[in-house]
Amino acid sequence: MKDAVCASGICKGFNTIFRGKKEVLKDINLLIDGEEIFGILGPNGSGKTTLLSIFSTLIYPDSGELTILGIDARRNTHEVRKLINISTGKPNFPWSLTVKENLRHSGMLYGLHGRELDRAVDWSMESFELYQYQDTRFENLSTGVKQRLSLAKAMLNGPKLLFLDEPTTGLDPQMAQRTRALVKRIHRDMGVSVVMTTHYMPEAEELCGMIAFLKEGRIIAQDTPARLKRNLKIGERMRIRYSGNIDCDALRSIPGLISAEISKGRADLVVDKNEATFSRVMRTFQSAEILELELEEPDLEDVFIELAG
Ligand SMILES: Nc1ncnc2c1ncn2[C@@H]1O[C@H](COP(=O)(O)OP(=O)(O)OP(=O)(O)O)[C@@H](O)[C@H]1O
Repeated sequence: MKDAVCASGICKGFNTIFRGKKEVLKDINLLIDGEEIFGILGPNGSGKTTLLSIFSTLIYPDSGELTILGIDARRNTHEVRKLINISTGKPNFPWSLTVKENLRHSGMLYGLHGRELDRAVDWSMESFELYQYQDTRFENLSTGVKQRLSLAKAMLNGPKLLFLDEPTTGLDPQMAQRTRALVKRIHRDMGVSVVMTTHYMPEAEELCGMIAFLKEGRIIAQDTPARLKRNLKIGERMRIRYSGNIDCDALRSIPGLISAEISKGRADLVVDKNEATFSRVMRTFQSAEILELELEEPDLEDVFIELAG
């Protein structure tokens, strides 16, 4: 199977009125095989949307090579566009057209006609629970339904690769969860490769098999969520409430202790997830009485703060 995205040395800058050229993407190298959902994470303004716009051929990079599904995206843009689509979390459709009219309109732009167009529109309304809204104008839809319409539109041309830009932006938790379930279905049941941006860690952790962190236009880390947690030494949190005295120096010098905040009766520790470290920590509390012990797994939010800081 051909890789979904192969990018090397991608750079992009925008001309600004007062500050000259602003470099937004700097030497981006990425290989995305498309087997698992791939997440591009980063703080606001880090370049996620610009990168996705380049991958989906909406804008050209200033330099670098880009192959999408084995096709040179800079030379054969038209061929690439037949195989991909993009959906954004802030969808914009002709506001006075109904859901059905919008889907038919988009379908026609993708070159569908007659029965083929009818079938594609019916299938997308069925798959994305849009039938009950088919005669509702875009301007009267809720944010969640607009998002579903955007996903439905993006599936009309039967893409092999789908780019999603912040697909759950502005949705309440329940609606966001429904949208994530749809994204999983698109990937798993409809066999579409998915590359998505998000700045919401739990979303990346739930959906993505691989994550690239973008900061100020550069990829600063790329790995599976599990390995990112392990390799970045983001440790387990131990919160201990105790009475009595402990040897604080001995506690602070334990190898594997990443950080320690110790005050009277309370120790907040971050430790390597490692048996030896745990038992050494517990031994320093032998002379005291442990009143409460709380353990908390690190999550990607910690990784993100560490990298984005
Ligand atoms: N057409 C443009 N002209 C000038 N600057 C631009 C243009 N598009 C994007 N930028 C700038 O490039 C930088 C990256 O923007 P981009 O939208 O790609 O970031 P992002 O990570 O998607 O941010 P967000 O999460 O806020 O959407 C920002 O500083 C933005 O102001």
